[in-house]
Amino acid sequence: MSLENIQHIVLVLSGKGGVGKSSITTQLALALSLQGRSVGVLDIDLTGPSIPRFFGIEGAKVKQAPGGWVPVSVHDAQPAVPSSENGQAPRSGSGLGSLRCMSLGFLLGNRGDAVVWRGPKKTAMVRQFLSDVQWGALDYLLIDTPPGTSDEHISLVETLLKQTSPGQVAGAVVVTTPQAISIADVKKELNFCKKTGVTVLGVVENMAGFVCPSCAECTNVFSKGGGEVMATEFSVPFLGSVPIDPMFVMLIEEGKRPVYPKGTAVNGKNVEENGTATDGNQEHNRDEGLLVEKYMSCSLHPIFDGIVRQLVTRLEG
Ligand SMILES: Nc1ncnc2c1ncn2[C@@H]1O[C@H](COP(=O)(O)OP(=O)(O)OP(=O)(O)O)[C@@H](O)[C@H]1O
Ligand code: SF4
Repeated sequence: MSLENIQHIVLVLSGKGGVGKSSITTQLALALSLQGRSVGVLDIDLTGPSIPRFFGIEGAKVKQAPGGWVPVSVHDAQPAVPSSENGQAPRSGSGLGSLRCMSLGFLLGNRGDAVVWRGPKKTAMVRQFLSDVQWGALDYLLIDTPPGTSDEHISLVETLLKQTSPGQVAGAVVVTTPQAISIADVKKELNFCKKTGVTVLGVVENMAGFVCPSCAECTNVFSKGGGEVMATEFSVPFLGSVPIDPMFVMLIEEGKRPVYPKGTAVNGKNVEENGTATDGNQEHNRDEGLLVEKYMSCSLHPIFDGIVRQLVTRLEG
């Protein structure tokens, strides 16, 4: 069975579309990979599969093997790199874990192909995605779900629980934004988890403030802290607050290294004339290198790293 060698399956949920669920999924996957874990991302947001674009692998072809679909590799596992060898900050002691992805997006002709399937066809496709992807051994599988709490979601959770051993589905990370409407929708999502018996691993509040591209000052545009208040109300962990960062949009939408203003220090590297971060003797080209290295140069990286550390501590003890 395709899920049997996966240690921890984590659902990423949101009550409402557009709150950044897919972006958070990709960043959590990169952060887990940087902490040496082998990671799979399953994108079953059939109405708008955006994960391949966020990983910069849109257009990749999925291969069929005798046992099912072979997921697309974002990057392979790599051993730890001491900082003296490449001039960069050392990766975690355990190196870089492999990162694979499967998405309906790979099976669609082009980005604009809307998926207008109705209930039974969608449910059948989700079942196939859960049973027919040859993930191999993984530490984590993150599942990016469609927004909401419809019958489709109940059917998804039921199918998942049927196909896995007890405890394999670790729980759900619930993404919200500070606006009242999104928080109200997330309350529904928390009740949905209670009803379906899925543990809530925690709440992430996205787009809580705005990081100025000129001075990196973060201004709380909306009332910050709603996600934390809600998490306390429901007695679930609050995992962290992620501001809106225009650099992040560039990174995630174009897969490009963010350009920082001259004089800023980004992860200990100085930003020079052309806006790219350098380590003093080696310039990192904007489009070169692993996605994970681009990710590390984004100001939001420490936040996702912190969220993942909390999850890992909880799930791995
Ligand atoms: N913290 C952030 N800072 C800046 N931009 C962000 C942030 N989070 C998300 N975005 C941007 O917001 C847009 C919507 O994000 P995303 O697609 O992740 O939302 P979603 O909840 O998965 O939406 P849907 O449910 O429709 O799939 C994307 O363009 C993404 O780049
Ligand atoms: S945050 Fe700083 S740089 Fe940005 S607009 Fe305000 S004062 Fe100017």
